Amino acid sequence: MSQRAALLIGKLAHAQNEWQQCSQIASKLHEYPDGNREDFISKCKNGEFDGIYALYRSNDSNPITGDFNEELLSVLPKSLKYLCHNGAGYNNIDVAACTKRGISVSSTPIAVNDATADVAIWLMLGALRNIKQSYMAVNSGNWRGKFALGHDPENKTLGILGMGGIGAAVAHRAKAFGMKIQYHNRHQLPGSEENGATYVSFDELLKTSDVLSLNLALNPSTKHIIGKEQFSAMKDGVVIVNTARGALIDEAALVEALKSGKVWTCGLDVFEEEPKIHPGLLECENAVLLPHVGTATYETQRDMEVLVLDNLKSAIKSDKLLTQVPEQKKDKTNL
Ligand SMILES: O=CC(=O)O
Repeated sequence: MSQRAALLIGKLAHAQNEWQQCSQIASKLHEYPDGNREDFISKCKNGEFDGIYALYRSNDSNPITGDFNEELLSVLPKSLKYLCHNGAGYNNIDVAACTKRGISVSSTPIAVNDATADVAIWLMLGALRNIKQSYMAVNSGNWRGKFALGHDPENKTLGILGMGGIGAAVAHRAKAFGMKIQYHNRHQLPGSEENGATYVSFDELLKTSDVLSLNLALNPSTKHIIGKEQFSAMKDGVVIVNTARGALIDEAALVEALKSGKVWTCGLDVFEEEPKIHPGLLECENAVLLPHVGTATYETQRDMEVLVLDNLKSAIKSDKLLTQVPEQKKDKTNL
């Protein structure tokens, strides 16, 4: 095997053995478990990582290096050809700049679908049933507190914005609750992949959904895709669920819509400026909030780490990524 070294940025919680096995195919294994952007950049400039062909990074290691933007890409060793990312979302990687620099990028779709969809359903049911009020009341010794009735999911229309892997897993689960499913993507899916969901325009989705679930990627064109104007187009009393990325929604506009009653309630796992949460959401007595834990199960975390390492091994061995990001593939995503 030619000189093809690998670099692990951050730590692995579940797949240490699989990483060590990479030494059978990589010429050398480098590790950068902790540090900061300045230090990482200086090590790159000093040639410490010269010869690396593929690297492992993650949303969790992003605080160590900061975003993989043009600045960082310009100091990475010229030998680097593959960036194997742990995370379904990769808005902290400038994919266009990677493409220009000849670096192929992979992410972890599929592995995240079920766990994230479980959380979306949990948030939806929690929001529909006013769970926050009951939960807070009983845990503070006030039994039901200021009790209010909730809503059944049955016969409600669930609108899915972004029918990719996670959106489809949400739809599959929601059907079991008797919901009608409609969705919007930039392009309609082939009938065989719709599984009974109805394709509607973006405007129709906003106008006719009782619950709106966001399941699309964050990029410059989807930032604040839901804001003041979109909230005003929605049904009165709509429920918003977001397990994708906080910045898809203009959070200040959401708080206004909650205050006015336009949005009845919401279930959010993601926020615009994590870990900061808009005070208006914390004050909202029926907004169900989670601290970005969509994929936080042993099984899913392990599957994600293993998938990243499978990509890395495949890149080193045969110059192929298993789950390359859609922007770099010919058959681009329609989300
Ligand atoms: O948010 C989680 C992920 O991007 O995998």
